[in-house]
Amino acid sequence: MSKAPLRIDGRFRPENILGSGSYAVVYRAQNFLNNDIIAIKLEPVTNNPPSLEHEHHILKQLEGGVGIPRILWFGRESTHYALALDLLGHSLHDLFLMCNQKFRLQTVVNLGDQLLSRLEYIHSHGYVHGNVKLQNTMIDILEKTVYIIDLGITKRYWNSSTTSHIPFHRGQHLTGTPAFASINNHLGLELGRCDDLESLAYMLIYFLRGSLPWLNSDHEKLSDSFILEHKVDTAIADLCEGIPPAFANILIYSCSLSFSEDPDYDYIRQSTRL
Ligand SMILES: Nc1ncnc2c1ncn2[C@@H]1O[C@H](COP(=O)(O)OP(=O)(O)OP(=O)(O)O)[C@@H](O)[C@H]1O
Repeated sequence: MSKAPLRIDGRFRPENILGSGSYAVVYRAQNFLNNDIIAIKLEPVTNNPPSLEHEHHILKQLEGGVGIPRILWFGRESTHYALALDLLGHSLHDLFLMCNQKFRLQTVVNLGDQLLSRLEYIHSHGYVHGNVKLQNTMIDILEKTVYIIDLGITKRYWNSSTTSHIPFHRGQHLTGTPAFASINNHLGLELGRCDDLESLAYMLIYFLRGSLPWLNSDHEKLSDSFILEHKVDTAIADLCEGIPPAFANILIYSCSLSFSEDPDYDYIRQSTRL
């Protein structure tokens, strides 16, 4: 990616890189007018298709929701689009590694409860996140709140002009990371709310098991087709062996939902309250 601007909107100075993804780089930055430390996401204006403007648009719709990153500024600065956000803590990916890939059952139940509420909120606005994974969930330790980030590929499932479900169609490429992707996502099918819930189920099972049968220690490098094959071949009973049956139930329930069916979030919530 081309060099970050030295100053953005005359007040934000990017410092070190916090993380990067397929289309943007996120910097820690200082607002030297008031010394606040914030996060700033930069995308070159040459990216095709551009994603940051879309992400800004979605965040505006979801503004004010618990665990939704707060927008401080959005605009263009020379060769980049920039989205300034509140600085968040660690991702669940980093936190899980720091805890030697072991979370207590009560921690997993709490994370599941919070993430389910985030997804319910996003879905209630007519959107599917489409890229639910550990790296896209961040913790604010002081608030004890889980945030869901990276809404760059978030899409409408609900057509607000016709108030109908957007028709189901084939032929898309996998969006997001294969490790936690739903089987529909691997197959290139249109994503619905059930797919976000299936990804959440894989995440919670991963937290309890410390691994997934289709991953190795270098799992980011495994191919989509390798992961799909192993995901399809793994029986849910084997995947969930040794963990409370509630988590197998969440996965079974998510996979049983049709594209246009309204998920029963309370049913999922109740089943994890052990
Ligand atoms: N508000 C924030 N505060 C602190 N760190 C952040 C913040 N937003 C993002 N990050 C860090 O930057 C990383 C990349 O961010 P993000 O996922 O938004 O980028 P991306 O290019 O959209 O990634 P992807 O390839 O997954 O689509 C995150 O995993 C996280 O570590």
